[in-house]
Amino acid sequence: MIRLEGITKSFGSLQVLKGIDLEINKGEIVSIVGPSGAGKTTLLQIMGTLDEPDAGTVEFDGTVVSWMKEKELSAFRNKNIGFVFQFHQLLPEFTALENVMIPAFIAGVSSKEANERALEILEFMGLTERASHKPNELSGGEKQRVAVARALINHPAVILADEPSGSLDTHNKEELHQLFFDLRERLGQTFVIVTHDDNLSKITDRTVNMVDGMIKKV
Ligand SMILES: Nc1ncnc2c1ncn2[C@@H]1O[C@H](COP(=O)(O)OP(=O)(O)OP(=O)(O)O)[C@@H](O)[C@H]1O
Repeated sequence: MIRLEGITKSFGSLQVLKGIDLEINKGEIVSIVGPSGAGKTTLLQIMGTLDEPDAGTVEFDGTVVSWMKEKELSAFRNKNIGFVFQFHQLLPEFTALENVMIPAFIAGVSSKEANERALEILEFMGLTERASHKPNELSGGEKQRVAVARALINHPAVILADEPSGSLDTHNKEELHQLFFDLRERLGQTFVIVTHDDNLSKITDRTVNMVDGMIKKV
């Protein structure tokens, strides 16, 4: 479903990615692990079309995204890729429900449908009672689950998560990890997750090991 071929990327004289070939299949939960500075976040950003490679191609279901113009690309990204970051990045002045609805608005979905979709996802996550709360009225675990709900609202082909449980305690970590598997079970959702958490990488379908800008063959 996602195919990266020959991806290289440098920042100034520092070559961060040195020729990455990687395929992600539909419904897979893949973890990306490796030491700090190995290039994991850079790779995820390129996979998510938030950054451009110096060379190589990123393909989603046969569509090469590097050929798209910026406007077309942001519409494609909004529709096809959900993002979850270490710090939830919810907008503080909006409620949980509104935060979840925002990407649907951007995609041109009617407010009625956006509202229905958001309520349904929040219900699935056991967050109905929290829908009208603002981020500062939610626990860390709840905020991350709202961030996952927001990532899901446009039924993306893939969710890319960068250290999604990095700021959570053990209990909330486990709950969030379980949620990824529940969403795969229920929706066939595909996930690519950068993580330093061995407990998570142990249970994912596949672990991509990055070392010094390359994928380590095991
Ligand atoms: N925009 C940028 N400009 C310059 N250097 C950058 C930029 N983004 C990343 N780097 C450098 O690229 C290297 C790889 O960074 P990256 O964030 O991809 O690593 P990582 O494997 O995700 O690390 P961590 O596990 O610490 O998050 C690092 O040396 C980093 O300092």
